[in-house]
Amino acid sequence: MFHGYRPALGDAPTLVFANSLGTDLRVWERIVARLPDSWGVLRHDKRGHGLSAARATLSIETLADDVETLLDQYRVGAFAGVGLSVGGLVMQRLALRRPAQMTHLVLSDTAAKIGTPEIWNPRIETVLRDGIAAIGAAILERWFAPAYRETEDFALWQAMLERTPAAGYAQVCAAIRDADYTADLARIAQPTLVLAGAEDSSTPPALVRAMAAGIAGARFVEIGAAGHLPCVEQPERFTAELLGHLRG
Ligand SMILES: O=C(O)CCC(=O)CC(=O)O
Repeated sequence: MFHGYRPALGDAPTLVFANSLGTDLRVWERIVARLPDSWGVLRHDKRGHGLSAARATLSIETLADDVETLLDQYRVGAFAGVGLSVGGLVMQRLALRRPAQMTHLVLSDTAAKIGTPEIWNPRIETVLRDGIAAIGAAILERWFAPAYRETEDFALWQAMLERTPAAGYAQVCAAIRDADYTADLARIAQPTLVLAGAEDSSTPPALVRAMAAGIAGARFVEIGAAGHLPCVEQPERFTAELLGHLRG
């Protein structure tokens, strides 16, 4: 599995990131660039995305297994989990699987249950039949606020999305469709920051806020002028919230 690891220096924190559907580890580039150099960072391309090959069976649980394998491979100690959308589902699992090791949780533009079979099944069918580019424009409208779609930057993320292998994308759609962690939210005990792009129409702020309400003590913050990927559109604000959460 393709990944990147930078160990923390001394007792600086380590951040473990998990990406969204149709993105790879570069979605965190603008956040990592703003972190103190001493902080540890573990990022990866989930299965079927970026440079990571798909696997025969895939679920949110197996995606969480992959992160645990990396944590153990590098003997990572305490870490903060940062998950975006489907990556947020993965981090909700890790919060419960590694309660002592995960010190803080940051969930961006995600929920305990994302979408319904009525949304996911036609999307899977279309992508497998026609490729991602066939629905690329609709996805990108949900990802980015209108002003950002006029910038040169926009083409970079379009390329990332449309280069995602259709089979890998479809597998992750099915994994999201089959996950519902609503009943587990109350068991999350880490201090939790929940971020939502104000213009996100993939996981709208009301849905993200409802998840936050289920996690004891979670702080909900809406980020203006951002859609589904505030880490791309508003990296300064995203990083400021992240640093504030970790530094208490
Ligand atoms: O981004 C994700 O991980 C899943 C939510 C989604 O459907 C994003 C999109 O609208 O393509």
